Amino acid sequence: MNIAIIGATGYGGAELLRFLRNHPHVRRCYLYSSSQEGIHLSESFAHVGEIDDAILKKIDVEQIADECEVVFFATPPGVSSTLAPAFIDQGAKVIDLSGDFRLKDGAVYEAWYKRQASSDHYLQQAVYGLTEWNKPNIRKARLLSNPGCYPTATLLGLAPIVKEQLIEEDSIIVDAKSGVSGAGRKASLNTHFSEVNENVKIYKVNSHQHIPEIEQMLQAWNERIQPITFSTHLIPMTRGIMATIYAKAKHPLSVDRLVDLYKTSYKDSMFVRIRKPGQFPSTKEVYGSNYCDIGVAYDERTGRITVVSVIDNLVKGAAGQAIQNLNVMMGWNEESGLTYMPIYP
Ligand SMILES: NC(=O)C1=CN([C@@H]2O[C@H](COP(=O)(O)OP(=O)(O)OC[C@H]3O[C@@H](n4cnc5c(N)ncnc54)[C@H](OP(=O)(O)O)[C@@H]3O)[C@@H](O)[C@H]2O)C=CC1
Ligand SMILES: CC(=O)N[C@@H](CCC(=O)OP(=O)(O)O)C(=O)O
Repeated sequence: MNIAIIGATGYGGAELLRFLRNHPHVRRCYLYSSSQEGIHLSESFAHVGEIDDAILKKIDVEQIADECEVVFFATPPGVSSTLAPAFIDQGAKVIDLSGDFRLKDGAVYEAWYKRQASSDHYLQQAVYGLTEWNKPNIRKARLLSNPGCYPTATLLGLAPIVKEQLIEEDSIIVDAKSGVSGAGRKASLNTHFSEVNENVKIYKVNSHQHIPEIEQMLQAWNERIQPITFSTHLIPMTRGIMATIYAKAKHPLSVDRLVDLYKTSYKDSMFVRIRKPGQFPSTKEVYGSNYCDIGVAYDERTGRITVVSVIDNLVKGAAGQAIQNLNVMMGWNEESGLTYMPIYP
């Protein structure tokens, strides 16, 4: 099959290309740019110079829909909401890495993203691609909305205890940290070297656009879940997210019982790995791979559960999960093209 990548000159687009070039069912990746048409991708990423079919093409909806069965968007918010409907209407499948189709209520999108939402018609048909928990719908999707990086780590970490109704519904606190590639390739004041190096910064306090995305899914699993407290920090590394999650247990528990629950919940999920009692994952253990690694603890003194969930923001948090979703949508082996071991150290 032929694939289109719109936004190929960005970090998410480059990761899509890295995996899709080695995907057994992908014949060719066509690459598109809104600002560099006719130029070889090596002008953006010199390390891909040996790929001779990597000339960036102009975004022409008719031509792309003719040539490609699936169109990936790795573009900033506001792009896919404008362009994706035309692809859907022409029969192509769309996988969107941006936040444009994640929130079902357009008014909520406008409040948190401060920009115009897509039309309700497309918001309602978009399928949320948290692969491990939505496969029946993903199989039928024509417009697949890939989850945000923080929501992926947070929701995979919370799913078992929320679904099993083990926690007080108003007690969820998420303390999350991200590497700088999460902010994309474009230079900005907040992400240049001397702002980030040897520094830890909290940002978007109580106003992060991923808060409604996380709450939407948690409330779909358990309608009694109350608004969460969710904080994001920028830390001096390139890739990786760690979400440290706290919630109060409704009844006394043990760490063994929690580990059993998580292992059972993810027994058929090849990309989610659960640590033994007393062990916790670190971001290097998933670097460059599509894994989400999770460790859990229970504090008998406070009655609180701690869940530590790590991913590579560009892989399981973006391009990797998008390809996992492609595999499910096409009925292929879920691991196709994604069997990279983490790079450690
Ligand atoms: N970085 C991450 O860890 C994650 C990112 N995401 C989301 O994925 C999307 C891509 O992120 P990322 O790759 O990091 O971003 P980058 O800033 O690295 O790349 C975005 C690319 O989009 C293209 N673009 C910009 N404006 C337009 C436009 N008007 N029309 C078409 N293309 C445009 C640009 O390429 P050109 O100028 O060549 O067109 C650019 O290279 C974003 O929505 C982001 O929020 C989601 C999860 C994780
Ligand atoms: C480190 C960093 O800045 N991360 C970005 C993640 C952005 C992102 O992925 O945005 P959408 O998922 O909403 O498209 C942020 O916190 O906004």
